[in-house]
Amino acid sequence: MEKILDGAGIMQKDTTIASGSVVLGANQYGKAEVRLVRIERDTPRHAITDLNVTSLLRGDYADCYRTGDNAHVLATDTQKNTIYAFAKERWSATAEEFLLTLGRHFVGTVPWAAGGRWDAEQFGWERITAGGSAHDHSFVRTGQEVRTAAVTIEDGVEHIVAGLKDLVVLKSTGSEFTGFPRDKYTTLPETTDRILATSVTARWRYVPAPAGEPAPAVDYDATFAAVKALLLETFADTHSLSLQQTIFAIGERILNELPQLAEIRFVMPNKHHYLADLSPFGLENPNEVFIAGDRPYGLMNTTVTRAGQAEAPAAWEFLGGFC
Ligand SMILES: O=c1[nH]c(=O)c2[nH]c(=O)[nH]c2[nH]1
Repeated sequence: MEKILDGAGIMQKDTTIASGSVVLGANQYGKAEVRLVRIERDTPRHAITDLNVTSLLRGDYADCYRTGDNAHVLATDTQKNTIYAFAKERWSATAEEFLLTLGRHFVGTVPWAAGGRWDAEQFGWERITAGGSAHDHSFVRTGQEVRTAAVTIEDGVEHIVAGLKDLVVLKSTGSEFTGFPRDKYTTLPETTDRILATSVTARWRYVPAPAGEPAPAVDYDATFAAVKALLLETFADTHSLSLQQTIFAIGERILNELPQLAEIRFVMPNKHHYLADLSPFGLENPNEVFIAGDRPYGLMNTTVTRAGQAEAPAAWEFLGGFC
């Protein structure tokens, strides 16, 4: 259902502000991709947090779109400055908590902001080992995945969605794909031994507090580590009958082990590996030489939900790729 703004600045459903027959629908605005590196240097052993932060306000902005009146428009430049100032004044160790602080600030102090979305990518760094020990202030980027976090405040509810992307995994056997229907366009042979590879994008939503109450206190770092470990372990240990079955097994395991999560969503391409035909050269190829496919690729968008948890469409709106 479309979201429309009423005169009091509340996101309304089922009402309209029309100009002729044209209506302003869902909208948000702010500053995207504010690159922020925060060093904690209270002791000689420094810590680094490397974020790409986006701040987007939602609320009473119809006049700005319709008449050009900017009286309610907190400049995107101000939103950017607030992010940097808060990194000094109101810093939190995790992206999730820092985004909550930003969201609560904007919703609490900007009269026209009824809600919004604050999200971040987080790039990992680990200490360089030098002289046999982890260095105090020299780091090397970790390459496995990018961590993500998104806070949405809407109708008084604080939604937290954490995640990761670009986590590329492959198993060289333990994967099959058989039993699928065949029609006159089907050429794919059945296989009981293939490579299974994907680049994992996953986002998990925490069980929210009721409207008007702060999000429950959670150890976001520990949950991230647990989700990643369970994901990798289940990918490795599941004998795969399809990528879809593997994805559900991962989601089921994560929700069974982590009660603080309400649901987890995945975007996973099937990164096909085609057996190279070496017969023209008189060579056999028993699953040893593959052509790594680029495109097209299979694509699985999957939601795994804890039964009984209310859906939260606001938490997912505008998060690209998730359905
Ligand atoms: O795991 C898979 N699921 C599919 O739906 C599919 N379709 C296909 O061509 N290969 C595969 N593999």
